[in-house]
Amino acid sequence: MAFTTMPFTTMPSSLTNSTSSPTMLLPPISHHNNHILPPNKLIVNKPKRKLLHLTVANVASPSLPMITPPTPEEQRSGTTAGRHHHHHVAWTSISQESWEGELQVEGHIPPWLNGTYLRNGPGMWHIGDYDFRHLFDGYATVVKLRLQEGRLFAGHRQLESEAYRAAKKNQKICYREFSEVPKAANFLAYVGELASLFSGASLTDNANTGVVKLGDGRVVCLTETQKGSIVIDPETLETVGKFEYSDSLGGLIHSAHPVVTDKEFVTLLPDLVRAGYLVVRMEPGTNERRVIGRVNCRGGSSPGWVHSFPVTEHYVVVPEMPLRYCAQNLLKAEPTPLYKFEWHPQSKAFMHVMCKTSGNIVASVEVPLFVTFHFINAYEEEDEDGRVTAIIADCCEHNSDPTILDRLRLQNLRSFNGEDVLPDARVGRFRIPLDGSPYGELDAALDPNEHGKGMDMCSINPNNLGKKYRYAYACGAQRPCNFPNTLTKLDLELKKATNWHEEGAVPSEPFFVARPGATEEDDGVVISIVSEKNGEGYALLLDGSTFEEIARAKFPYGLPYGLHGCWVPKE
Ligand SMILES: CC1=C[C@H](O/C=C(C)\C=C\C2=C(C)CCCC2(C)C)OC1=O
Ligand SMILES: CC(/C=C/C=O)=C\C=C\O
Ligand SMILES: [Fe+2]
Repeated sequence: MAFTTMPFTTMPSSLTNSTSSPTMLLPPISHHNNHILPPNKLIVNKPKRKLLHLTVANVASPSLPMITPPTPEEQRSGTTAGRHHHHHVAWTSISQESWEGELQVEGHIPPWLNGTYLRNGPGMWHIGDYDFRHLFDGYATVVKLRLQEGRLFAGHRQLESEAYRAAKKNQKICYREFSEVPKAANFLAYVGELASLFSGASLTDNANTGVVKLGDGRVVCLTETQKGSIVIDPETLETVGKFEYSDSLGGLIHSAHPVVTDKEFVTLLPDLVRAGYLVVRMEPGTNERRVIGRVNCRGGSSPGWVHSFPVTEHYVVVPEMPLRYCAQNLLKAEPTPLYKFEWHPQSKAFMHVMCKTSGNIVASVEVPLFVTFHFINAYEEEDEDGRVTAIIADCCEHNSDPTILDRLRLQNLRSFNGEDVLPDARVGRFRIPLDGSPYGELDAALDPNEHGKGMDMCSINPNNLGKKYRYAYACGAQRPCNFPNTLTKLDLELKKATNWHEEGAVPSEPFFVARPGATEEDDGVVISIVSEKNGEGYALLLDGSTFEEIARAKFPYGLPYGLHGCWVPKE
């Protein structure tokens, strides 16, 4: 079995010789990891120099490093962009390249929970003195929580993408990020950059969105660009190399959320030239995606954004959102209010259903306008004779208002003043009939007041993927707020939610891990990482059934917000 992983051969000089460069992105601090040792033997990854702008002096356990707080002068001057500590730690760049060590656990980690939770996200939002503008622009920070016989070993590390390495070396953005574009030196350079946009050469490989474990064990960080598929070592978090797709399907972008199981990796490749989507599948142990089928867009000359999509046992559901990729916006040097997208309500919204085995489209219906990043799950609705009558697909739906994208600008996130500015969202439930009728339905699956009319960053019990299910976990809202700030367990049968909230805290995606051998859908734990108002942060474990806290463990310092994770069980 030949894995195609191109190793990054050269280490950037700023990493290999971290004290020599006066124009370093980061203070020249440790980049090496400690081996994990029992707490009494823990070697501390002690910064060689004082960390700038870290206010946290408390530590997770007496054996962990005391992090030196900033001097009053450092606090006052805040000379280094992105690391001022007057905004919430969730939206503050990570302060060091890497750290690892054991965390002291308050509470009880179930003995069956053996494995590693990995979480990816854009944790570094500045380069030199330049501050990025959007949450999604940040360079990827991967966090791990290794749970082992009731103990918790944690760590984080910057992903060594080409984009991150080039930015550090040149002290400027060198690739096109979600909203940031490298500044062309002159007109000729601008023309050259346009050309490289079409070849994909100027697009980022900053894989800051999610992390998945393939059926063959490889762990891959992902984002919207295909070249941003990067293999990491799940134990050390080191960057192993690019995941090179060995097929010749081409294209530059894909869904940031493939559907990954032990048996397959299914994703969508939007076709920006002949508006449509290729539905593709890759088997474990290969790097080759094979086409299942193609969907042509019905509503516009450009495909709708497919950040994610759902599957059922037999079908792939292809959403065609009226928030469409926009070639002109792709070319612009300055971000537009909808970034690389455009809102085309007149182009309508559609849901297409493709048979996984034949590639045939079995339904294509017009649905009410919608805006979603994340589908939660989908399943086949059956009548009493067991015939499939419809597809039910659930998503975190932003009340068909695309302005949520702009709400995620860092300036907005960092300037919470008590005003309730988070746009309302709900669990949008699509019903896609399979009887040939032209329209599908979209309604709230439960009263959005149950979860404070905030809704995103969802997970389910993976054993229920594509099947009828009852529970979902997500972030909801306790208002007033400017960002989802609760963890919520949704009972889609009773149409009730149970909410967890701590004042001022920003919790990341509640990730469900099923107890091996469980028969109840909610028998397991929910993992989240919480960034606190006071700059601190902790890993949190809730009981999947009662939704009560079972354990928490403080990090030595608060971590920035993160996006999506995966579970790597211990072999
Ligand atoms: C999270 C998160 C990250 C993210 O997007 C990151 C990039 C680099 C996206 C780039 C693009 C599009 C969104 C649209 C089309 C072109 C392209 C520039 C590749 O999105 C997220 O949600
Ligand atoms: C954080 C988020 C979307 C993330 C995409 O991957 C949305 C929050 C909205 O309320
Ligand atoms: Fe996402």
